[in-house]
Amino acid sequence: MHKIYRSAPAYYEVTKPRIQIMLLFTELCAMMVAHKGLPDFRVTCAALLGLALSSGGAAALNMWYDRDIDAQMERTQKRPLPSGLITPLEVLVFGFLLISLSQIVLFVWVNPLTAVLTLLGAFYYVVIYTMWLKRKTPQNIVIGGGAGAFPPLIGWSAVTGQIGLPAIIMFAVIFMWTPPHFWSLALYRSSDYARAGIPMMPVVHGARATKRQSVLYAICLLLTSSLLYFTHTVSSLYLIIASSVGILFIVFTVLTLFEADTTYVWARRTFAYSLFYLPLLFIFMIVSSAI
Ligand code: HEM
Ligand SMILES: CC(C)=CCC/C(C)=C/CC/C(C)=C/COP(=O)(O)OP(=O)(O)O
Repeated sequence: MHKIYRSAPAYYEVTKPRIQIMLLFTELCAMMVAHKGLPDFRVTCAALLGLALSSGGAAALNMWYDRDIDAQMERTQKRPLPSGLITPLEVLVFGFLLISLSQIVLFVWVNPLTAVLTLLGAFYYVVIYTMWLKRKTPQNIVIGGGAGAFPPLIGWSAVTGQIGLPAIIMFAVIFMWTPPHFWSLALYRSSDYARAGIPMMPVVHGARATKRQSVLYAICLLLTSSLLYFTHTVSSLYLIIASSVGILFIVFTVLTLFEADTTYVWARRTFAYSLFYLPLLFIFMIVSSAI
């Protein structure tokens, strides 16, 4: 018992808590847009808890599988497994336990579709992204990034019992957002990935190709985010905000394209902006769906 208490921060860390906040936030926004306000308190809490348990469990399984490469990268070598704070077996059991608990919560207090979608999201992240694509292809995060786009589908189904078109558009928004989000960071972390032998885009195709593709995804993101307006779920306020922040995202990726490959000032700014862009866009989905 004493050991578990001492290891609690390590268990918390393997759930990738900071990324979870964004996943839960996009789920909550989808629930509020679907309901046009605050949905039933019990369903909201259960859906948030279910996703937190499942994505936390999936992140733990990702940490379990990636413990060899995490030990080789500067950014990840202080994580609980490379540091030896907890054992691989403990993390493996913890991951499966969280995902199982999530299934119970969602089946009992939400609905079967939400439980199945959440399990699919975890499977996508752990098996398709982590175990299959991450070490094989520079398209790893394009295809695998779809895992992180599940929360709006999960939130929408928790409230309505089905997958609506607006939720599919929200899924597509996160899908298009992921490449410029990650590649801007990968540009200035590429030596880390090269050392660990991970075929991230800048390592395999170089900085220029990565930057060019980021611009293309940022343009697709602007177009995808605008689509929500045409589902009559949100007002024109959303269209104005989505276009403004979307154009700004394109500007950031273009400035990154034109900066020298020795300095990554704009790449760092683009990464920071990506973390500001997504919550802002989702907040305006709620605001403009309620007015
Ligand atoms: C395959 C897709 C993705 C990859 C490879 C990826 C990778 C990363 C990396 C390497 C960081 C930096 C962490 C650090 O500096 O230690 C990061 C930060 C972050 N990512 Fe992503 N990400 C992906 C998708 C997502 C998605 C879908 C979300 C949520 C919607 C998300 C939310 C965040 C947040 C909130 C942070 C900042 C918190 C932090 O630095 O720990 N990411 N991401
Ligand atoms: C149930 C459900 C929707 C689960 C989603 C799980 C999840 C945590 C998705 C986010 C995607 C993500 C943060 C990838 C990080 O990639 P990485 O593992 O390559 O990053 P790292 O190098 O920091 O470990």
